[in-house]
Amino acid sequence: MAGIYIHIPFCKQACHYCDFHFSTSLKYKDDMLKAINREILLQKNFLQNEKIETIYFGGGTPSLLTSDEINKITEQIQRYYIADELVEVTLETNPDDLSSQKIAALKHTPVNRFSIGIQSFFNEDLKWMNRAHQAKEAEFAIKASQDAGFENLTVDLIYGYPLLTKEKWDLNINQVLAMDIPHVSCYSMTVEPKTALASFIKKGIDKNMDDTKSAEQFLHLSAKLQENGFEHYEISNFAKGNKYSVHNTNYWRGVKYLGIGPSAHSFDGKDRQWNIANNALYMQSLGKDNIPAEKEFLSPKDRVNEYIMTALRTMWGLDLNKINSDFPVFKAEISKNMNQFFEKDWIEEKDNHIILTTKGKLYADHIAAELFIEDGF
Ligand SMILES: C[S@@+](CC[C@H](N)C(=O)[O-])C[C@H]1O[C@@H](n2cnc3c(N)ncnc32)[C@H](O)[C@@H]1O
Ligand SMILES: C[S@@+](CC[C@H](N)C(=O)[O-])C[C@H]1O[C@@H](n2cnc3c(N)ncnc32)[C@H](O)[C@@H]1O
Ligand code: SF4
Repeated sequence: MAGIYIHIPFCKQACHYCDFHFSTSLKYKDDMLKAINREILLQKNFLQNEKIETIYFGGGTPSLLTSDEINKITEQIQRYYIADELVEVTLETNPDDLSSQKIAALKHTPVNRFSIGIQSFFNEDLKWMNRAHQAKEAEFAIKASQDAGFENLTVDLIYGYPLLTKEKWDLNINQVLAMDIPHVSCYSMTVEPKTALASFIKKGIDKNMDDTKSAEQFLHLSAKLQENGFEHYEISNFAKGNKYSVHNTNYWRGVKYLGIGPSAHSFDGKDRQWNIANNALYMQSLGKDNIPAEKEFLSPKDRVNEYIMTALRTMWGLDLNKINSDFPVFKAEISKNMNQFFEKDWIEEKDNHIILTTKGKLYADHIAAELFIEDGF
């Protein structure tokens, strides 16, 4: 079993907070797609004939692709990989791209799940973020997708930014609940260096994020979605009726995946690989049949730390049997470091799994960092 991630490195305009890899110049879209299709061929041995279960088109803005361009990519995957029984094919979409015609055309592709970047249902917030869409387009995109039979939807929302009051956050959550969406990803706004948002804060044009407010909004979100039948199955992800993201859940379980496109990363079950985050250099290199990637060798310490970080964030938690069998030398050290968090009531043990309590979810990164095995252990 394995997954393929395709990174589409273009956006119509740059959102002020975003530091993912993308360019706002679409001049090279055709050349980029050529390079992406070439990389799919060149990497055909990376997943060692594992059956492909999921494809995830992320970005950037993959909804800038036409349905023909998407079909060309999936056909290329099916030509060189075992990918005739795809379980989940996700397309990240921006609401302003989802016209009725576009949605109808996407029905003729293998895409069976949309991830719609809503962020907020308030125009003033969208404007502050420099999003290219308006709230009305977001509502239309959700309804029109559902009407066309794309009921396997997920939406992204952001909280914890200065304009977002408690009341507005509650209304955003209500809107999602009213629209019968089975999966939601919610991210606390982070200020990334070199973004427009970071420079506005530095110049005093914008206020910095308020951690206390962000924590309150997170707790409200978690409680309200759970009251309404969602499972809080990963720190940033909620699902109803078992509609977990198969692709992302596989990442967290350590399943192999291949990332295609500039900035995409891959995991072959042992080591990690990162493609260069530069469109021109990526295309140039593939023009010469070279994959512009850097390999990162993962030591047993790196692997156990990664497992701690990802597993702790999920509702299935850290499997102590797995630590015992896969990383026996680290078991005692990890258990010793856990004690302080049992005392604080931030973690609990259920069936030999360590799970974060609601309070613990606020400190997930801190807890993971304290459990990490240090250099030289
Ligand atoms: C990288 S975008 C790609 C998908 C699509 N272009 C979109 O905007 O929805 C995926 C998600 O990352 C999240 N994101 C990006 N930068 C962020 C930041 N600094 N803080 C919080 N969330 C962020 C947004 O919620 C966004 O929906
Ligand atoms: C922030 S998450 C949003 C998840 C989504 N809402 C869902 O549940 O389907 C997705 C983003 O992570 C990044 N991403 C995911 N897998 C990646 C990979 N293998 N290589 C590079 N970036 C990746 C992409 O920028 C993508 O837009
Ligand atoms: S949030 Fe999405 S649309 Fe905005 S710049 Fe980032 S990738 Fe592009």
